[in-house]
Amino acid sequence: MKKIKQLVASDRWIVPFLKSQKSGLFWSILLNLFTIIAASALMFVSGYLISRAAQRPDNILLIYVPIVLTRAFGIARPVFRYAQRLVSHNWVLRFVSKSRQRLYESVASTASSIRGRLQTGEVLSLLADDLDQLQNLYLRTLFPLGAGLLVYLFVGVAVGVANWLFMLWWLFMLAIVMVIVPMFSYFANRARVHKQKQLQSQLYTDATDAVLGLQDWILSGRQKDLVAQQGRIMANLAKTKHKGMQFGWWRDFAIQMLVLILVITTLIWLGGQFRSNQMAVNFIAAFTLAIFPLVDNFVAVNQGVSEASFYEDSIERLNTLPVPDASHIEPEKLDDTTVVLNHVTFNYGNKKVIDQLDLVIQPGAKIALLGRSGSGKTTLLKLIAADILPLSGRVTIGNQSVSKLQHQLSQLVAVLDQQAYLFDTTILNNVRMGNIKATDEQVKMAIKQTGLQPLIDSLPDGYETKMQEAGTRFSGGEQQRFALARILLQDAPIVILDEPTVSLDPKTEHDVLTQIFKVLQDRTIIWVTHHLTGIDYVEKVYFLENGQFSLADTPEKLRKTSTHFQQLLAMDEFY
Ligand SMILES: Nc1ncnc2c1ncn2[C@@H]1O[C@H](COP(=O)(O)OP(=O)(O)OP(=O)(O)O)[C@@H](O)[C@H]1O
Repeated sequence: MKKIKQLVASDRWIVPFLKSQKSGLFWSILLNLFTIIAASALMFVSGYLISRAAQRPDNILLIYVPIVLTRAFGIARPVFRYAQRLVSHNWVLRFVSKSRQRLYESVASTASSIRGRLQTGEVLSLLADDLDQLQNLYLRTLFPLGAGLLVYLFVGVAVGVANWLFMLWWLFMLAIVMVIVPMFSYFANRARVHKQKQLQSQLYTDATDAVLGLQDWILSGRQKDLVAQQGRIMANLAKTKHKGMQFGWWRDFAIQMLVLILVITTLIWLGGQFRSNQMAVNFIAAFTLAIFPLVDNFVAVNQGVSEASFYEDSIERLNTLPVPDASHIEPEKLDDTTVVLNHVTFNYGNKKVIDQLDLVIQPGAKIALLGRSGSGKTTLLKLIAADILPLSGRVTIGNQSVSKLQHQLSQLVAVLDQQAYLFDTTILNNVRMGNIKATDEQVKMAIKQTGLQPLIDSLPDGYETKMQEAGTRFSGGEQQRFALARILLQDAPIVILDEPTVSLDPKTEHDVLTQIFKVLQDRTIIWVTHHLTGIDYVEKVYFLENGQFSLADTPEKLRKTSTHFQQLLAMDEFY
């Protein structure tokens, strides 16, 4: 209970929406109540009609009026139900559409850093699963619960008019059905629901991981192991779901038994009323039958409440996401694009990766970052791109902290990494991703600058050629050139190159690097590399070791003074 209170207090997804959409909620609950009343009234009039029709009527109206009422309630019930469905689904669809938009905005606002915190499968699970759960929170829990409470009050008053002692008995039985049983099933079901959610989330995460690494599973001939691994989670999930369904069956059975007790006691009480001549015999069947439609509502309330733990997890996960910034103010253009790292320290857990590091990169400078594998080069790039934040010290661009430049970082920093992603759409569309406002002519010019014109001319569909999934239609070198064309269009003054030519043969590597440094000559380039091919394009080389720069000089000087640099050059020439 404490946890639910905390959740409600800190919630940014459910409570604000409930507050802003009160009228829809009100109408949905009210129409739900009308549906239940119409269903009960239908049974009541039918019961009366059946028993009255068995007697000889003194007046035909005694039969005719109930027939008309049966028709009226028979029509009213589906009409109310239909209207309630329309209102509640409209309400819920609005919620889902707004929440999806918020979720995308939230994920997009920290697109790169979110990957550091969540796996792809988890993001999918958030998008696909958690919002669906919240949709059910309204449809299966809040709406029936609201209507259930109204029924409770309504029935209480209605029975109270006849006999207050019997009203107490009714309220007692209804309290068991609508409060005690739901509370019990909530707590009894909690651990199972939690497990089911965990398995569901694991299924998403593992399935996404498996799809991303499918080629390696196949190459290692372990397809069967993959199927078995996924199968185990699915079997476990199915078992948990089955147990949940069994639990639900027993719970519904218990509710029906309780209702049966209510029906029998009502019959006995009505029988007593009849003997003392206070009640017409025809009303015995009428009152008794009117109880049955209430069962649907009791079951719905119980089902919803016992599933409430599903929503707890979903709300908790959604609330851990960053708040998307609602303001759409165009960021100011930075005149100064000097990158400064001032006494920057960064740890992964207890492991110090960057240690009190200082670095100044002037606008238009070209630098290379070298260092053995795991020395922290990528971490340094992530700090500059604000994907991660330093433990201490400051990373600034133009004297402004990069964490505060989130909204304009894509205009300031472009990244070309080992494998740029190309989508299964035309060449023009793929390159235009760098700047969605670019004209066809600008896109074609960028492609031309990267030396791809001969390739385009050789394709029957030219710029309209589809790239196939992940750009597999083209070679590694061609793919990197297309990615470079994107960066040209993006027009960011700082370009990060994270081993962009690592998978290319030496000749292509040399050609692509020459092209990169040629077309990006007026931009700042921060280049992470293990190879020294093209090293003379940079003005300064930094060696990262133990979180600090162990060497920092021009390639020319390092050639003469650093044996380490000479060894690397020799190795490169050897390969
Ligand atoms: N998300 C993470 N969680 C924990 N440790 C990490 C994480 N990312 C990187 N590390 C660790 O931090 C250290 C630096 O990693 P980083 O990727 O920056 O090295 P690198 O110099 O770029 O390596 P490489 O040249 O192999 O790409 C490594 O020891 C790595 O294991």
